Amino acid sequence: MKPILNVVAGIVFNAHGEILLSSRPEGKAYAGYWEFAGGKIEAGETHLAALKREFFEELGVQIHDASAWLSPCYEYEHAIVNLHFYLVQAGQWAGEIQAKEGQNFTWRKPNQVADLPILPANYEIIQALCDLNFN
Ligand SMILES: Nc1nc2c([nH]c(=O)n2[C@H]2C[C@H](O)[C@@H](COP(=O)(O)OP(=O)(O)OP(=O)(O)O)O2)c(=O)[nH]1
Repeated sequence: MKPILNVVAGIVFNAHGEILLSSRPEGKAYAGYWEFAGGKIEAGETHLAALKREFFEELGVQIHDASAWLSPCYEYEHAIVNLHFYLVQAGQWAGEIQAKEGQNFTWRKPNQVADLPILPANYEIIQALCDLNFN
């Protein structure tokens, strides 16, 4: 049976309305694909605590606050993943971004990611972000 993963990911905005994407490090499933920073929620951890921990571990960024957004479930070859996406507005985080795990990162408008390989579960998230910008 496939493992079930509970994952939190943060959609961080800057003051220009761009979102932060990072590439998945070598050695992980879908290495080199672009995702929102985040990771598995540990036992007993709240979503916000997991988000804060993952952002600090991966990017050296401090998340002060975030709002729960979409929570899709996606079945991959390697696992069934319950994803919890949080929106993090420009005033809700601080710090200089450092790629602590050797990953790349980029800031993009949600409608400017067509050239990047992104995780399959994230297509609907990017689409929903594009729709947000037009409503
Ligand atoms: N972080 C993140 N994971 C995502 C996104 N979209 C998506 O489908 N996933 C999936 C890919 C993985 O199967 C799972 C995250 O697990 P992971 O193995 O990267 O988590 P982790 O950073 O805690 O990794 P680990 O080193 O502790 O194993 O969620 C996303 O935008 N961000």
